[in-house]
Amino acid sequence: MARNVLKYEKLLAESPNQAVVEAVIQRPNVPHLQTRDTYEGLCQTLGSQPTHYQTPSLHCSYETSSNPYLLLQPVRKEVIHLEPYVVLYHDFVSDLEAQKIRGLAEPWLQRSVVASGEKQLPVEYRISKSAWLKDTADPMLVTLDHRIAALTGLDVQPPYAEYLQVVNYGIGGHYEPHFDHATSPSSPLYRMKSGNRVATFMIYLSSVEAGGATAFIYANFSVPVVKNAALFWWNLHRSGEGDSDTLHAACPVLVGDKWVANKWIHEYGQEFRRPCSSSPGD
Ligand SMILES: O=C(O)CCC(=O)C(=O)O
Ligand SMILES: [Fe+2]
Repeated sequence: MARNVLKYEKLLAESPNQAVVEAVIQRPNVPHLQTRDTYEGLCQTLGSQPTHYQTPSLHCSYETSSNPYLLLQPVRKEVIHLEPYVVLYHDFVSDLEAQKIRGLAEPWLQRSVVASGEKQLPVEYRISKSAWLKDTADPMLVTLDHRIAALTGLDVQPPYAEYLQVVNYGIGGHYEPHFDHATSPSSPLYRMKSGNRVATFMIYLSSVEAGGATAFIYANFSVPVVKNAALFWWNLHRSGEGDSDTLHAACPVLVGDKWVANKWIHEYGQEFRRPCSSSPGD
């Protein structure tokens, strides 16, 4: 970082006019992204929840879910948004746990891919490295699963949830607006034969100095990176239909590096935990 600052200060001093010309921001030429303006707007703030103070249903509480583990050690829950329902669980992991998960993943990190038809491909709109961690990699991951299950009330044993995906974004790393659930029946997500991704449980394993917020485009809010906290949301309505309001993005990291871990929970196994409903609004 310090070396970069020196380099650019020197460049500016040598030819100030040229540096200004080069600094004109070029927007990526992506006509398919009608959501670009909202995405960029949400990413230019340190997390933005404009009308929150007016909404009493958005509150903080100690979550126990009547679960013995949580009764002994409740987790601080912040309801961020109602439709779609998005909550932030503060201090879901400890510094040591976050560090350990990053360390377990590090040797296995590879360029992230996305599902494209039946294939998995690296794409410009997702720039990061990621690795999948099986529970057998460390007993701590089993404890983590128990904690996720206790908080969400969902079954997170394979094949009802995927392995933990650890993601590392460097400077400029991002994931442009997307859905976590499959929007086509040919998606490789269905290979597990446990339905679509009903919910996302995403843990922030680091802080970041600037950028990197998680932006919900249609819902028009963004969540700043809160180290050790976990963000949870439902991707599907109770009818099983994808909730289009969950379109979200990982804003570009401006300074620092960002680590998250995704636990994607699938529909099957949750039939009695999140019963279905035919009402489209649920
Ligand atoms: O890193 C984030 O803030 C969001 C990541 C995400 O949406 C994903 O990995 O699917
Ligand atoms: Fe996502």
